[in-house]
Amino acid sequence: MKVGIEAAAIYLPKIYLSVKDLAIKRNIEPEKLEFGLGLKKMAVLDAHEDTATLSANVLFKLFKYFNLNPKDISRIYLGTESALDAAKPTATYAVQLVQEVLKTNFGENSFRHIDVLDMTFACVGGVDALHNCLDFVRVNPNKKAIVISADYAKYALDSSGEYTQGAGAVAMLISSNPELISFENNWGISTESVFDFFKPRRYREDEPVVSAVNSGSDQIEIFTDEPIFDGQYSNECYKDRLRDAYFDLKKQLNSDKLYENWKYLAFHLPYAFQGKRMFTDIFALENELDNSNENQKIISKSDDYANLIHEKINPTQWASAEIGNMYTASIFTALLSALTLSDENLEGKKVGFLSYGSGSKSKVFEGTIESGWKSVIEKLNLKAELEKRESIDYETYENLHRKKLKHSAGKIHGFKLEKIENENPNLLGARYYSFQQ
Ligand SMILES: CC(=O)CC(=O)SCCNC(=O)CCNC(=O)[C@H](O)C(C)(C)COP(=O)(O)OP(=O)(O)OC[C@H]1O[C@@H](n2cnc3c(N)ncnc32)[C@H](O)[C@@H]1OP(=O)(O)O
Repeated sequence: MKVGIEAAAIYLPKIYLSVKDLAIKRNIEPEKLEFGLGLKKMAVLDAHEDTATLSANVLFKLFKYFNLNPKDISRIYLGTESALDAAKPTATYAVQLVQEVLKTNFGENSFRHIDVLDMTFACVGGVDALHNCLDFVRVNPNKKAIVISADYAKYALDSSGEYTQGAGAVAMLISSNPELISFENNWGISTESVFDFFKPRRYREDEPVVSAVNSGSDQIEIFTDEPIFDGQYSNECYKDRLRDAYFDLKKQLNSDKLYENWKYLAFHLPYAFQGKRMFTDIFALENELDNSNENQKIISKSDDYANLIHEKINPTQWASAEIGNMYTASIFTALLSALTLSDENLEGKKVGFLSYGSGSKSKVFEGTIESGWKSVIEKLNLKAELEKRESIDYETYENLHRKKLKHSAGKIHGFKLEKIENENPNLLGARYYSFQQ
């Protein structure tokens, strides 16, 4: 029996900042960001958006484009590291919002018997939700699950993470009828507790911020969505975990050069060029070359490595350059990116997935593209989703970043954050939304 992704949808914020505009403001050479890291545009979360609207919008699209019925869905798991609450899952917001809009089609409480949950492990939380739901379908082949990966990557202004920011969400229907891609049940795994990038609870009572939705009233931001991180160390951790998980999978599969079996390498992409910059290590070891840092630099400029990038990695980076870091959704967007660009017959081709979550864990696994992939890709239409967006100027971006913008910068379409309760003590912090077609 095959299990995997039957259908998928992607949702992106409707505004972006040109990375070149940001580079100029920050006195960084634009060429470094475009040709060194592969960055072109940065998706920006608008004033009316949060993780619940990203998740609800992508879930709604999945239901609409693929005519799904909530009665056929047993669980909806959300992988995110931008949760709105430490107790109430953000998935409950998303499911409730979609249920409200779909109640005319399916009746009140049509989602009542669905198991709803958030899963958090930095950027690998979406892969964890997928892993879990694949196992669930293997045990219950007649049941279906939905995995949502939704995040916004926000870093301190003028930090080395700022130009890698982004946002977006991917939703996937997991079943025993995988039209898009099926997954083998072998998982290379590597875990180690490190402090490369994390979001501890912090109190910032010295810095009141005015919320865009409760204009006029000062709020104290208690949890911040900006991580504590050490960029170069996080790259070392990424490399270490990927190497360890990759060779764990290779051992299980008893394979020769494992990556050679893969048509594409879909990495977790914190920025577009991360995969190709980090894979020199595994490439060296697979080809029995010296993997010292100096030699990896030489390998990165070799013809053999350039061919590998051209064939197996470039197509997976294209969407990331247009969006930026989507944390949990980045690895799935890498897959959608390659499939969107392809006009070959991909049925039966294998894809290698190299995921990473700070803190830290990597899961490396493989999938096989299935016969219905083209029709799923046409329905989710990534190119149209990218083209629907408008650019914003630097000042608008900075006001949004500082939470000082009291109106939406772009068009409002779908779910909209209306209010965060700040008076009723029993509901302090509760969020309320509306829907616009
Ligand atoms: C956060 C997650 O999502 C989880 C993870 O994956 S953790 C691993 C990634 N970490 C992060 O994303 C944390 C946030 N990001 C950062 O801190 C930083 O953006 C970063 C560490 C990722 C990059 O750091 P940086 O100092 O800006 O860039 P640096 O590592 O020096 O690389 C710049 C590249 O541009 C190249 N470059 C510089 N100037 C150039 C120019 N004018 N023209 C062309 N290329 C240029 C450099 O040669 C270098 O490329 P190579 O090493 O491949 O040759």
